[in-house]
Amino acid sequence: MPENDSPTVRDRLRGIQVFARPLPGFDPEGAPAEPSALFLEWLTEAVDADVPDPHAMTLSTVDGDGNPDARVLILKNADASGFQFASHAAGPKGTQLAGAPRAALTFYWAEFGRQVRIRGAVVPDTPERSAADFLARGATARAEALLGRQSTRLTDPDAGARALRESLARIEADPGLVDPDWTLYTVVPDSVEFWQAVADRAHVRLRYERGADGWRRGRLWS
Ligand SMILES: Cc1cc2nc3c(=O)[nH]c(=O)nc-3n(C[C@H](O)[C@H](O)[C@H](O)COP(=O)(O)O)c2cc1C
Repeated sequence: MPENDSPTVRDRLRGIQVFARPLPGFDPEGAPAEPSALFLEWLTEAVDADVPDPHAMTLSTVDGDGNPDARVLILKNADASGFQFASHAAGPKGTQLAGAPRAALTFYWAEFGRQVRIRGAVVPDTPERSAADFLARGATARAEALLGRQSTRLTDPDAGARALRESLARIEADPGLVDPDWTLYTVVPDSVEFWQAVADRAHVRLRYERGADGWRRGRLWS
């Protein structure tokens, strides 16, 4: 960017203090053997502290040309077997995952200065569990999914509103209606990194990596 571009923005950004609040400590020596246990600890602390949207995470994928793509999604579940999200298999992220079934997930809980980075293979769940996730969604969310148009161009918002009303009417007439393309995906992690900000900037990082005999973990330079 040229030197004289947006100096006000640059000055304002430089003036923002980062991590200028009380932050929790993190002792990697006391970390559990399984990354899912530490993840659930950190997630629970964020939920209990009323962090806004603590289950929102960035899902990064790669398209057929090798271009990265990323968007925020809601975490549906997490345990030792993986991290789950749900979406339409026919949309961009579903198509990308069908071609390159690996992804990264990134969480950031600003109030705690904590980031978690997860990488791994992505596996679609069974049609039964995907259907159960679909049916647990609100009516409007189900109606939108049934339209199957997410991320396509909306040229006529009125026609879009009409289509949504019609889709809602279908659901009212048949409350058990399931979109067969709705898919619950599991990211099976092979690497999980925990990052804790420290006000003096000697941030603490701990990365777990899955080996043939289980999880290994080690500190990283910050
Ligand atoms: C907080 C938040 C939560 C979201 N949750 C979901 C979700 O669970 N599933 C989903 O498909 N899109 C969700 N979205 C919308 C996605 O970010 C994205 O716009 C949409 O999935 C289309 O992505 P794609 O074109 O890459 O497939 C969410 C957006 C935000 C900001």
